[in-house]
Amino acid sequence: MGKVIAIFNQKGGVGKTTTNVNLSACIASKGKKVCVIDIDPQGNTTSGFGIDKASLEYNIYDVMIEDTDIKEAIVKTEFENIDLIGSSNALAGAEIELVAIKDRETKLKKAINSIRNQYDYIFVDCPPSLGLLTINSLSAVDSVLIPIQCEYYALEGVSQLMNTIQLVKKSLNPDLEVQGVVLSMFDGRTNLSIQVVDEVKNHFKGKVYTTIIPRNVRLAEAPSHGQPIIYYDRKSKGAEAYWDLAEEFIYLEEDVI
Ligand SMILES: Nc1ncnc2c1ncn2[C@@H]1O[C@H](COP(=O)(O)OP(=O)(O)OP(=O)(O)O)[C@@H](O)[C@H]1O
Ligand SMILES: [Mg+2]
Repeated sequence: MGKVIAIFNQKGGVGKTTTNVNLSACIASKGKKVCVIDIDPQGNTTSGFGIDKASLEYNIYDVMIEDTDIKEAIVKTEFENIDLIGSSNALAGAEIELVAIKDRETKLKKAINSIRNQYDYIFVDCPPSLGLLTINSLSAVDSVLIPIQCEYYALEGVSQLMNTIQLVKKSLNPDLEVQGVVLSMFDGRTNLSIQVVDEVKNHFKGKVYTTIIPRNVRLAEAPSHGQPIIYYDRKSKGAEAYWDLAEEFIYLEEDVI
């Protein structure tokens, strides 16, 4: 049975999609079978893997709103061990359409459960909001991986984020856990970045990964080439960091006695 993990922070632009694309690619390259699901209407995870969302026959919107079998929406990426279920522009309207649907909070959960046994890990990239798409994601997953950007307002919104996780735990998904916190876009030249690392570590205690993702221009370039960083520039600092993060992730997941 695969583990299902949401990459979530309702704050925009903190590195959710970059972490989703690159961590999943590194984990897959280490031999794990991975599926990535893009429930963000922006579709950045979909394009980050070089897939044009307009070219997809079926996508996650069809699965959640039209009851298309999720297996029909799985596409192979050109990268080792990674399948993808893509986003659609139509997802922007799904927040409203879901309101009228029975079991509106658990549409994604039912679908994902039917493919769990095909993968070691399934990662869900969330939109920067607390709407029904995000609630569906938090209901469907085993754990939440939270990227936090090393900037001044890093912890702003974190209490709201944790409240949302608690609410979902109480009502829809009692076993939901925090997988870990990833510090992203670290700039070692600034005291601010260093300060934020301390603050976040204090706040989340043992949940913060030792590996910190640096600000690295190659990470920002890779999506426009439709490639995860380990394929775009294997030797970049960004690739090294996500490779280390994948190692740490798998170690904590699998090797702890
Ligand atoms: N470590 C990094 N170094 C340099 N640029 C980065 C890094 N991480 C992310 N970026 C860039 O910052 C921007 C925001 O990152 P990303 O899209 O991953 O955030 P997000 O949380 O998914 O955003 P949204 O909330 O809009 O979905 C993107 O342009 C991305 O390329
Ligand atoms: Mg994103």
